[in-house]
Amino acid sequence: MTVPTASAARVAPTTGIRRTLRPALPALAGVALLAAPFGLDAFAVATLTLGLCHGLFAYGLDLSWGRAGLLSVGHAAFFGLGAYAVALGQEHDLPQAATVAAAVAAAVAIALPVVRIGLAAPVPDAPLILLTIGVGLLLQRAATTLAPVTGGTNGLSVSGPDVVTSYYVTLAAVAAVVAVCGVLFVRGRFGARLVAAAHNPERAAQSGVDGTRVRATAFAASAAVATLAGALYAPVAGLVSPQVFGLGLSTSVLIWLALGGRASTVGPFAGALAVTVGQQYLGSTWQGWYLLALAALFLLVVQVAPAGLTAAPRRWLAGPGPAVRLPAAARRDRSRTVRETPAGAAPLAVTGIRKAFGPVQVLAGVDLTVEAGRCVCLIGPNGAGKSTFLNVVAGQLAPDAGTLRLFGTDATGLPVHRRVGLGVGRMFQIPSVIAELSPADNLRLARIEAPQPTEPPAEFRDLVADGLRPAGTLPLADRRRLELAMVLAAAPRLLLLDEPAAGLGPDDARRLTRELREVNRRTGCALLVVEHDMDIVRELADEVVVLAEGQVLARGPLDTVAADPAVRTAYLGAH
Ligand SMILES: Nc1ncnc2c1ncn2[C@@H]1O[C@H](COP(=O)(O)OP(=O)(O)OP(=O)(O)O)[C@@H](O)[C@H]1O
Repeated sequence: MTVPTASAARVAPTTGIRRTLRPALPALAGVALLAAPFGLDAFAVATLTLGLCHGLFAYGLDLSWGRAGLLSVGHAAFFGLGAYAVALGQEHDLPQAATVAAAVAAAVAIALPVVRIGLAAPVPDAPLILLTIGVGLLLQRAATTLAPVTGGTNGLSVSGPDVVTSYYVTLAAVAAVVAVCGVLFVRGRFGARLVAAAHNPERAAQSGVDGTRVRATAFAASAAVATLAGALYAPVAGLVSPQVFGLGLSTSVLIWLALGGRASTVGPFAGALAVTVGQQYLGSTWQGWYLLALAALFLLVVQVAPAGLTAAPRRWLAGPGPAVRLPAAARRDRSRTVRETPAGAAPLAVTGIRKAFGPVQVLAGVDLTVEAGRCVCLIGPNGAGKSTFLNVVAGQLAPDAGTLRLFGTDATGLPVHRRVGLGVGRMFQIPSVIAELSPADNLRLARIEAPQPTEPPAEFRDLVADGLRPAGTLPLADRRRLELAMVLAAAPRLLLLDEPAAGLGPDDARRLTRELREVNRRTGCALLVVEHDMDIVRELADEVVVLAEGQVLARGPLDTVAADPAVRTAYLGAH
């Protein structure tokens, strides 16, 4: 039996009208955009031209905010780079294509370190917001200060296009090409990785995805498109001044995107076009009232339709199923291969692992080996450092000292996704699945990234039957089983589990324990399980390791360690 794909699960209930409209609508929108200037007056065409520039800018921002989940509040920095490149190019009689290409390269060169620094933080949102604001303000200051080159606060004038209609058509064609490239960019395996990394970086990494690289690439692409939009905008505006880098424009583009709808092709263009056209036609008559009405509309949309105004029709077109989906075109990564293990190498061998949080020495020199095919339960009093140790083994925490070998390879400094590539699987205390995706899409992601994907065992197949509800709405026990099925799809050789039965009722806990034992027996995968429940430990453990005060206190069969006076003292002392 093969796993039903998410696309198969959602195509079935789709009606004929949706099937017809889905490919027809983008084509119709393209034709309408290209035909628009031929029936409109010059002012309307100029307004649409400006709206398209803004739309392209919002589309660029969407690659970062909508697709990669990275909020930039200073994206006008990149837009401004493009605009100044054209202005300076004209000023110095340089070939325009070359100056725009140089601006795009500069934008990428700025974007990559900025996003890397942001993503290095445990929670990247705030650092990235501050960094992007900083870059915008810095460039604005530079444009103001370097007056001999940039014209200072007066800026530089840019000669506009002679034929309004032909510039509009050129711009629409560029926007269409960028949109098609963007669709190709996000629809394959890269798109699948982006969806996973944006919605659950932890599970994405545990599925073998290098989330930092994928999100950084999307951010850099986003900066490049914003720069291109700025370059196309300069001749329309006729003047480029330091304001183009400012927070006003950076927040405007966020509003256009939020109104239109994120993570889509149509949303950014629709939001930007609607606000720009409204501004041009109503702004002069309504004056301040227009901005007030726009602010009220924005607040209303945030409350009533947080996914944006195009979200409802887009969802209807897509048919039943979760709003977030893995791209149907994403195929398995065949470049991934199973790493050879040196003969006799233990799945896990750590020596002298130390980890402190500030003044608290949590791990104080842990030595531990887990042999192939063994099930080792790690027990110990509360706060003994068990979860910290598991995080160090998985790669989520870097140890302060000590060495860690996985299957004979020194993995002490390897990131999470590289450890997964060596054969490590991980389950969390709170099941970590990609809540927005269907269970079938979750499993598909795991199989796309697996070097040698395996079919889920029969006991997990009920999970993929329902492709229409997001995995986050499953009961806890099913989310736990889905997480296990995802991990097993990659055929791990060492599975790390942190209190796998936490929160489950006795029946579900027994079922899960049975499944784990069965996995260990059938595949030979070694298990390292942090557990408090002694019934589960008795059922699972070939061997028990007791951790106390950051060190291994005892190891052996459960009854032996339970009778150890030092272990009893450690437990009693902890309560
Ligand atoms: N990120 C962190 N920052 C600061 N302190 C931390 C961090 N993570 C864990 N600790 C501290 O490290 C100590 C060990 O925590 P850990 O969760 O590893 O223990 P544990 O043995 O798993 O406990 P439990 O059985 O209660 O889950 C605790 O005092 C905890 O407060």
